[in-house]
Amino acid sequence: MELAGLACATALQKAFPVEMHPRVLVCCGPGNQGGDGLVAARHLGMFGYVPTIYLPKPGSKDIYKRLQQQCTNMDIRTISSIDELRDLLHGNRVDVVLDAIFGFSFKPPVRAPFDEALTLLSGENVPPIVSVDVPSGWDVERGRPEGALPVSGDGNEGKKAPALEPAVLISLTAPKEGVRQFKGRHFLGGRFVPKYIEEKYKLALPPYKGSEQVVELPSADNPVKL
Ligand SMILES: NC(=O)C1=CN([C@@H]2O[C@H](COP(=O)(O)OP(=O)(O)OC[C@H]3O[C@@H](n4cnc5c(N)ncnc54)[C@H](OP(=O)(O)O)[C@@H]3O)[C@@H](O)[C@H]2O)[C@H](O)CC1
Repeated sequence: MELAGLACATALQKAFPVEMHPRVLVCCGPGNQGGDGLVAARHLGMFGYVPTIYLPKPGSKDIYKRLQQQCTNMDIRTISSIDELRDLLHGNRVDVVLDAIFGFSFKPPVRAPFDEALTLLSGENVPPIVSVDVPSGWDVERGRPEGALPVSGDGNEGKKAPALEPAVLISLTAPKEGVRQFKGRHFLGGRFVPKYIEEKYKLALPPYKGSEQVVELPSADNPVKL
């Protein structure tokens, strides 16, 4: 989680330098990806960004609480309500969003409070989004859903929530099948895969330069040479 979170922060920094995008909203889900987001928020604070964490449903694991405490110790502001999220986004008080809500364990229908969060983050005038591993609402194998996602819970029959459309994606360990359709700037991070695992699963990962924590993958937006 520490290296994954550092990779997320590094990819965001490369795509949205702090000089132009100092105020970063880090949206954290209740799973490991949310933990990556908490780690990333801490590193982004160290990089000079002003992070705010949106954490509507803290993870239950002990590691999650320790990561939250580390952010509190750094005086990183945490919000938890949809009204606070709406005020931030509609008040133009955010320059870039890190989407660490759902990764490869997302399974629809969307449960509250994430339905409203996905809707707000898909609205007009939302700053650019950097998604971690799998854009929130996409399926790890099948990718972008056809149309908006169903919302679960009493009284939500017929209600929908959109999957996110990020400008940038940071894949961890290896790009997942479901992100083949992603066309924006695409980074790979999570430099923690031992060679034998790479060979065993024929991952064919690109080399990282020097002590870099991420490598940018060729994309339509940025046909980088590996
Ligand atoms: N090797 C790697 O690729 C690594 C990836 N990492 C990151 O971890 C995530 C996977 O973490 P995981 O905890 O398995 O799952 P997620 O973080 O994607 O989400 C799980 C939580 O989300 C909740 N959930 C799932 N579906 C819904 C829904 N439809 N509505 C609301 N909430 C949903 C679910 O909550 P429960 O209440 O069901 O518990 C889960 O808690 C991976 O993608 C990477 O980002 C590792 O950190 C590093 C290695």
